[in-house]
Amino acid sequence: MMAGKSGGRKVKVGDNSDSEVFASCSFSSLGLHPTLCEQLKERLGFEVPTQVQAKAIPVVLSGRHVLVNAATGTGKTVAYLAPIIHHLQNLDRRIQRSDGTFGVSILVATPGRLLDHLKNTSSFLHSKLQWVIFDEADRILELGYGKEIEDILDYLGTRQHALVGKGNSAFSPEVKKQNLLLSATLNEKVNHLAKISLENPVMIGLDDKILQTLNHNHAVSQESDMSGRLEVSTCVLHGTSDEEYKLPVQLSQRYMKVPCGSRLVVLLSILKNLFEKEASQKVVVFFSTCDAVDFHFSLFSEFQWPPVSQSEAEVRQMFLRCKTLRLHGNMKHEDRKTTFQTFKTEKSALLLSTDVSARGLDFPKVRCIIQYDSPGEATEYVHRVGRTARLGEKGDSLLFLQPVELDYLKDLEKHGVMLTEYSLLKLLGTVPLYNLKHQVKKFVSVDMHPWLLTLQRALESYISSEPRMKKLAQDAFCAWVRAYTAHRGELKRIFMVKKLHLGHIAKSFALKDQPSLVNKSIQKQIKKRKRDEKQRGNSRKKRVITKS
Ligand SMILES: Nc1ncnc2c1ncn2[C@@H]1O[C@H](COP(=O)(O)OP(=O)(O)OP(=O)(O)O)[C@@H](O)[C@H]1O
Repeated sequence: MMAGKSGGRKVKVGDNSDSEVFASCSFSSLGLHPTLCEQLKERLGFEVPTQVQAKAIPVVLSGRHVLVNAATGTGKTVAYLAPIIHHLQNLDRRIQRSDGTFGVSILVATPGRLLDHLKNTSSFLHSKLQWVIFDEADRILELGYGKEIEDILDYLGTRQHALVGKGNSAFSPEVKKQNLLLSATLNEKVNHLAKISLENPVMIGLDDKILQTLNHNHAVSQESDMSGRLEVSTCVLHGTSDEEYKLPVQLSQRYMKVPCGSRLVVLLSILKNLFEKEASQKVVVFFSTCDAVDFHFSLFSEFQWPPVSQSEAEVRQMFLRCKTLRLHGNMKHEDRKTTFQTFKTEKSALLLSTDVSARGLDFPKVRCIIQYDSPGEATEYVHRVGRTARLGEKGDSLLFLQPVELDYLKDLEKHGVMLTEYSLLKLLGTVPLYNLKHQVKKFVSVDMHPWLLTLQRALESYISSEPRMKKLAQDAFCAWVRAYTAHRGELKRIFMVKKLHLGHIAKSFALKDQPSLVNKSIQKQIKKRKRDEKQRGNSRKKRVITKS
């Protein structure tokens, strides 16, 4: 749950964006042990706490249950980890094996694995467990771990109704337990988890709007103190259906309306333009499937320009002249680690990734996030864009939408996420790359733009001449269609594969022809078999009737 967090970076304190993120106090004024403050400064380069740390650390130190709702990249990890390390350092007696989890001071676990150990590992002693932290709480619940979480709370004796005696026998009432819940997004499921796991929590980071709603809907006693913390009883959490998504204020969010068949050429043009305008920068592009990442990675790493050299003097070069990396769940652990480290330390690179990078991963200085394939749930959108504009830095995000998908913007708006349009024609009008300006003025349709047509033709002939690339493109095409049909609930209405032209999708993988969809052919086979069986059945019936 805390995987992928990096060490900090030296940050200059004092300019405008910093004042949004950093507090004006010191770590030691929050009550942390001087040695720990020194370590934060010397080892991690943390000079002062962030706002969320300044608010959360004293409350976590006090032992109260806490719900933290703060934007991505605001330092939530240290907000809970520093006070816990402070307490662990202050333990005055040497920890014995028999103390159980204090042998393992901090255990990082996924819900399924933890529950398995709680049920089956007799040597896993947890009666002295003091803190339970749900980082990325919304994600845990979205992944369908709600039942496991409830069981875990029961086993650990930290579920609210369990505290009055229903808990597991391992529960030791003399150990005061503290539960902490952190999330960049707040929704019904998180509210439910808060209700069952937090006792009279201190809520940090809920903005005025949601607190007003809470107050309006529920007559509850509320207490506000000098540091802006508010105490709200858990019944309030249960009552709200508002979803509160926290996004960094300095993040610029735009979308681009791109016709399906032009998606690939537009993406390549944007990337080329970005890296030629500013050679040193980091960009992440999100795709919906591992196959799509593999295909685009190979293409971007190998495709050259001009496609054919007209003269000996004309040297072909890589179309994209930036370091390109890929990251997805089907890669070997070692390869993923290498990519992670490389992208973290490089000053300039392009990372192509699935949602494996969308949460929790902390890459410094990412300038731009491009969501080439739409994210699905609005929470996923928030976490993807949260990989940029971290810790008060500037960041841009661009969401690709096909004209038939524009209703997705309304879905985002429902969660208070507003995007402005970035006009594709305007972009194409300003790109200085292609020596086609005189022709461009005559064209108004994106599909007929001479640069896009030229690039599309070049890509298609490259793919058709390279069997390995063609196979990657076909696999990516099939996986893309499968992923598109997997959208759930409301989103199914927006992302309907029926509304799309499969030939145009093929074009977006630089395929001249639409590959046959395995599923489709299987479905056809099934239909045919049923038809045949029905016909056979009918003719048997007929025979029986004739005989009788
Ligand atoms: N006080 C601080 N001073 C300087 N850097 C800090 C400080 N606190 C945290 N950081 C750094 O800020 C970055 C973001 O922190 P962190 O990953 O904890 O944010 P987060 O709110 O948990 O983000 P997400 O919700 O995306 O997981 C990390 O690189 C971290 O090392």
